[in-house]
Amino acid sequence: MTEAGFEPVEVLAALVAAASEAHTRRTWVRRVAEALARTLPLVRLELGERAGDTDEAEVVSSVPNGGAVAVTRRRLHEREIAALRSGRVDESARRGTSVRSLVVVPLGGAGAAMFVALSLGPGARLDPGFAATLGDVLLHLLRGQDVTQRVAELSRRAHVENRELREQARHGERERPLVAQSAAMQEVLRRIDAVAPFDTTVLLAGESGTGKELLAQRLHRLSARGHRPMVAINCGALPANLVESALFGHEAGAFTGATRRHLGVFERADRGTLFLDEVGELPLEVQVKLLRALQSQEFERVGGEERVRVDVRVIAATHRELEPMIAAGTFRRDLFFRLCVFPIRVPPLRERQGELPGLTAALVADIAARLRLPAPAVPPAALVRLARHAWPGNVRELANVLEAAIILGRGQSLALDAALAVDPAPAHAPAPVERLDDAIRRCIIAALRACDGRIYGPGGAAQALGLKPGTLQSKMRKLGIDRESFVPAGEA
Ligand SMILES: Nc1ncnc2c1ncn2[C@@H]1O[C@H](COP(=O)(O)OP(=O)(O)OP(=O)(O)O)[C@@H](O)[C@H]1O
Repeated sequence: MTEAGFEPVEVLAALVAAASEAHTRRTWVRRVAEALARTLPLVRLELGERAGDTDEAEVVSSVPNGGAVAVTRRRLHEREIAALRSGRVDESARRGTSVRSLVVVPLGGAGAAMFVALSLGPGARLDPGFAATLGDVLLHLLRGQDVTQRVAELSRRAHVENRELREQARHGERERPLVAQSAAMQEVLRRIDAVAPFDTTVLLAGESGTGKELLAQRLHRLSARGHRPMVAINCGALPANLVESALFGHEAGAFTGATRRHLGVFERADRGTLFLDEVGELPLEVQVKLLRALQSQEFERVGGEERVRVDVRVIAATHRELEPMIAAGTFRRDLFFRLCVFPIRVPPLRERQGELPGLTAALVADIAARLRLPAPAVPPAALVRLARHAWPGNVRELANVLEAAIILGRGQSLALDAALAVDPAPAHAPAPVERLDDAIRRCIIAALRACDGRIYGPGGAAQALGLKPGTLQSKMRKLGIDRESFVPAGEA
């Protein structure tokens, strides 16, 4: 019996009912706190787990009646350490005073690592015998919660994975052939194949349409995760306020219109691969959250309080150069280093000497099969015509032109002239006008990169640009360019 006159059986029954269906520790603590608060003057409940032999603990705490649930790491009080060492409830301090009392209940015998700390309102006390029974029941419920959590986690993973694999089977019935005949692309394939078996993060950098996504698919397929899903997200395709939810998911009610829980790409790619396309387009505030998720493989859904743990291998891609963005303050340096563990530069089509004939033949066969048309021959004159084109849109542009040429030639011939006549990006289009500040920024960045970030003296960036060092520095300040970004690692 508690001294404040509560019925132990009532307390324990409320506890069992509340805790039995909690799927996570946070929910468990909140429900237990609410159940106890119905029969005890509970001000706060903490569930702590001592970290090894240290005097620190991971603590989940809850203030009942709608208060917040928090997860923190804090130092243990002497009383808590003593209770854990002895395995006995500590409720001696502040007995009979009018201030709050704290009851420490170790979960398990002497040397236990887990404990529950109950802050009770003024004057309230727990009978130590009852508190010990409470500890036994809580330990029992906690073990049950571990099993419930594990089962819920496994069934969630199996469900998500099935869905992703079904989706992939639907979309990827026919795998696109990857042509890599030039020396430059052979080198790319060598790097892809070398890194594939490891969980190392890969950054694919190259102009739009160079085949980064196709290479990511090959990397995933050759990895130990190849039989699991690869989930792709284009970080530039969504408005800033939706990117976070697309990455991490959201809970029902997280914002207007969020009627159901939605899983983000991190969860959908669990135990598979996450392809972050156009990662340079991520808004700064989301970059911080992405960095944290990559570091810990843990995150919270938008509007949720539960930490979700995943196991994903990340491949990122960008058509933008990230280093100048770091210098301009629009891309976080720490995120860059997290992503750029194994960089692979994918060359533009104009640098792939000798690739055009093989690529054209493979694309013509592939596109004709998709259109259910006969594959037309590619005469030498057509190859000469294609070689004259600059292909600013790279392989994607080539594939588009060939698709139009096959359709216009009805599968009988390659109507290249007709297809190229409507090409919206002709080879000799006038260069787009650039803002003066952008041109200056480009020149300064090129000079700093060539001079390893050195401004002064012979061989410094100021001399290379024909400017006084002071003038260069003031321009850099104005444009937000950071010299340090160009200093090789270890020399900064
Ligand atoms: N080496 C290649 N062999 C065959 N097809 C290719 C090759 N590279 C790219 N393609 C084709 O070109 C198109 C564009 O490729 P992909 O989407 O992989 O490029 P990307 O670099 O990811 O483009 P973006 O940066 O715009 O997302 C796709 O249809 C792809 O199948």
